[in-house]
Order: sequence, then structure tokens, then C-alpha cells
Amino acid sequence: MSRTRVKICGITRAEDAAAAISAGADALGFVFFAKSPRALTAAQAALIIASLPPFVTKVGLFVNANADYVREVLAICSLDLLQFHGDETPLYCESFAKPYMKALRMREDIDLTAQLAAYSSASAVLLDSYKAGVPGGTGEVFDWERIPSDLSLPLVLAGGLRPNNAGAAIAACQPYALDVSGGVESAPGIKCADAITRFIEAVSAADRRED
Ligand SMILES: O=C(O)c1ccccc1NCC(=O)[C@H](O)[C@H](O)COP(=O)(O)O
Repeated sequence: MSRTRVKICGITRAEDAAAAISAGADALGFVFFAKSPRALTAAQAALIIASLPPFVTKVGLFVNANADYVREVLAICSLDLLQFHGDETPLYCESFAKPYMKALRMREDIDLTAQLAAYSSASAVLLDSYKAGVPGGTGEVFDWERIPSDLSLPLVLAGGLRPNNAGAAIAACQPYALDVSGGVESAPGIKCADAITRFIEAVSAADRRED
């Protein structure tokens, strides 16, 4: 089995980015959504990104953003992947000529087959918990048994992941990657280096068990 990748989302400080990378994170997420406690400006993100070593995937997260704003961020920040966490259409997601990942919130009535067909141009699908009025970063787990085993896109699993449930998530879903935010924080937007290390150790231990 291949290694489960880890994305640490909601990076707001260079020291948190450095801690995530030295613990072995594959990707860092930057939230360009003003209402989030993890939001940062393009200039702030650009400064953090400039401090990063190579071979780390930089992900820009947007929620129903104006397309001009996304282009403005792209002009300032060297992002590798866009993450659309709202109700963006496939046409909108494709319009930036950048690899993207579509986040889908697991509402009771979601038709995953239809959604995956609609976003077939995405590099991956991120499945997150649904909580009315909260677009993401809920800190809540959804029922992983609802995820079909034959998804047509690589699965990035999110929602309430923590060091003590990362292994169970891998055993249940065999995702391509885990995406964590609140579960490795000491306060919203402030990452905890020790929790990041424990999270990534739990992922590595689960991968060894799956081999
Ligand atoms: O993190 C946020 O504040 C946020 C706000 C609006 C949309 C998405 C947001 N985060 C998305 C993520 O990628 C999180 O990693 C994902 O939702 C899981 O969050 P958590 O349950 O806190 O691990």
C-alpha cells in the first residue's frame, strides 16, 4: 500500500509551517476566506510560502470567492493546488487553469456519484463533515462508512481528524490523504507542533499496519 499523505490546513504562521514540514507533512493549506479564524491575506501567505523548502505542496483554500480575488491571490502566492470549499461550479473550478481539489460536505442527501462525475476534472475530492452554516473546519467527524470504496477520484479525508483517530480513519477508508486543521491546534489558527508530530506518527503507524 502507498503512504497516506498528510495536509495540514489553516497555516497562519511560518513557525507552524516549519513544524509541519519537519514532522513530515506533504501539503500545507492556506485559508483565503475572510470569515475563518484561520484566514490570512495573500501577502501574509506569500511570506510564509517564500520560507518553505521545495517539494511541499502549497494549497490555497477558497469559499465561493470572486474569481478576480482568486486570480489576485494566484498572482501573489506560488500555489500548487486550489481547494474549493463552497458551492463552486465545475466550470468555475476549471477556469483558473490550475490543478484543483473539490471539497464536498457530507450532507445526508448528497449524491456522491453525481458530484464526482460533475467534478471529474479535479485532481482529488475532499470529503468533509457537513454542519449547517459552517463551510469547513468544523472539528466534527462524519460517518466514514458512508464513503463508497470505489470513488472515481483520489480521496482526501477531512473532518474532526486528530492524532487519536487518524489510524482508524486510514483503516476505515484507505484514503489518498488526510486533511487536518483543528485537531492539531492549540487555538484556532495556532498549530501545536507536538500534536502535528503525533498526528503524522499515527498516520505512519497505520500505514505500517496496512502493509
Ligand atoms: O479551516 C477553516 O476555518 C475553514 C473555513 C472555511 C472553509 C474551510 C475551512 N477549512 C477546511 C479544511 O481544509 C479543514 O482541514 C477541514 O475542513 C477539516 O477541518 P477540521 O475538522 O478542523 O480538521
